Amino acid sequence: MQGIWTTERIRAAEDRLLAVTPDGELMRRAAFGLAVHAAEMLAEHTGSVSGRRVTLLVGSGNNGGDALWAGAFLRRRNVAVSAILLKPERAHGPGLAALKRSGGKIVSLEDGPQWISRADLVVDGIVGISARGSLRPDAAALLGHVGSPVLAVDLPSGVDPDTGAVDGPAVVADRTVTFGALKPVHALAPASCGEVFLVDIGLRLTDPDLQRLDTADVAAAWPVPGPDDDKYSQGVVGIAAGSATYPGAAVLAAGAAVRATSGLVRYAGHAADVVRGQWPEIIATGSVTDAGRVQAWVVGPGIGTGNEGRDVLRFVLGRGVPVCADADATTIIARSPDVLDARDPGTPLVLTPHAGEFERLMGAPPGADRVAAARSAARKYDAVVLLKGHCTVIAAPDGRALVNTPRGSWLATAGSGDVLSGLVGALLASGLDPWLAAGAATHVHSLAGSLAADGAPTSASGILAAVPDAIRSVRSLTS
Ligand SMILES: NC(=O)C1=CN([C@@H]2O[C@H](COP(=O)(O)OP(=O)(O)OC[C@H]3O[C@@H](n4cnc5c(N)ncnc54)[C@H](O)[C@@H]3O)[C@@H](O)[C@H]2O)[C@H](O)CC1
Ligand SMILES: [K+]
Repeated sequence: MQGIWTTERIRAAEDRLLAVTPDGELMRRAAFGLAVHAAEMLAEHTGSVSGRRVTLLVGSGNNGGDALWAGAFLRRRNVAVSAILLKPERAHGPGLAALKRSGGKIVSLEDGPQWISRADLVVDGIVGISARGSLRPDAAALLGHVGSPVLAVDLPSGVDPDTGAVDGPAVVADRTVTFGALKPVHALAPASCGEVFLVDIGLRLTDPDLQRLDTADVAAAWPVPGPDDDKYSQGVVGIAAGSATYPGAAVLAAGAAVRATSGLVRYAGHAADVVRGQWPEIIATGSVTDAGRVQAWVVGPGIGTGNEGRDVLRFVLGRGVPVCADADATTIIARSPDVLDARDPGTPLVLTPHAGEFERLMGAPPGADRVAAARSAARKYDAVVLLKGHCTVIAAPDGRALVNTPRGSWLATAGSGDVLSGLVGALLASGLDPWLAAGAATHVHSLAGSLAADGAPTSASGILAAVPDAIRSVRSLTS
């Protein structure tokens, strides 16, 4: 699990560490790590380091200080370093003095554009964890002249450090070098950060505000049959989905459950014949009332939001096993929350809303802080809430929150959510903690999407077909 901390927690930890560290030492540690990455990027993009040109965009705080010190270190590699000071009177004093001593060049804001356009690398030291809002006009104006790779100091300037929200001009980096600990922006705004690297400067933090699963976490979570297992022992999942007119959602959700584990999958609904035809290994019946015992239910995709759908949902909620309520089930719960009264107390519930379904559940869209939004819904419904989006956030009623950093946007295709719900259900049936089940399913779903796409648009069927390869990839000890 990777820990992620808010800027408030990180600043407090930095202050504690600063109190016991020689003045400027932390910044020099950070800046040296930054300089190493800058040299690596120069070598990667131009084939050399010495004699290359780096232009620093320097803000008025310590973020700019990091950039200035890194420029001074790069001068040791004979890199031509120029610094554009956005607020010359407020630039970091010791960093500026270090750059000047090393032979770095200070250029005016007016001359900035030409130094940016001719650079082999631009270093974004405009603003870091003290950022408020999008870039100010003077900084934003410079970005139009960038023609080289961009290295962001700590985080890409103009992106909200705690939510990853971008609501105006902001830096788009090829690489971000952060210090001490990951901030939410690094998991929530992958398109702005590029590849993220962490430089340890000695910060020690516990109780992360946010977490991200490692591949190893997902591999450990994924059920694999052992010598004493049979089709029941790994958990039987029931899929209550689809209708005679819309069997597709049922085929996708049930197929995902079949592909996710070796446990038995039961299907219940009006698409039984189609599902049976597609997945002969499934035990399919026409109604949930005669579906037999399961260890978890998936309910919702394609069941409709009318009385019958509500009755199916109420029945499933009353079975006393974990439930993943997806798609139409989410809408039914939003419209008739009393349906949750059927829920056996303590029965784990996973809700999987996209932004529109979230708005139905909560009466307002998720907004910029999607982690806070998911947490509020989790508390309100006493459920794990898997808030789908470019970066899916999974919040538990006890406040735990996971972020899944996506691999591109290939999952934005019809039926993709049906596949995800089947994966969640299969992991719930295996007895996994519902929050972890939702996180691991999202991780594999995202990986399957990128494997299926492989650079070209894919479909829910393609994602479904790629699930086994995604699981193999997660579980392979060599990758
Ligand atoms: N504490 C340390 O020794 C270490 C700090 N590190 C680096 O420090 C920054 C945080 O520095 P701080 O001085 O708190 O503020 P910033 O540099 O992030 O911001 C400075 C300044 O920027 C202006 N500003 C705010 N929002 C915007 C905006 N949207 N556009 C333009 N300018 C903006 C505002 O005036 C701020 O005061 C941290 O990120 C690290 O890079 C290192 O981690 C090493 C240890
Ligand atoms: K920055």
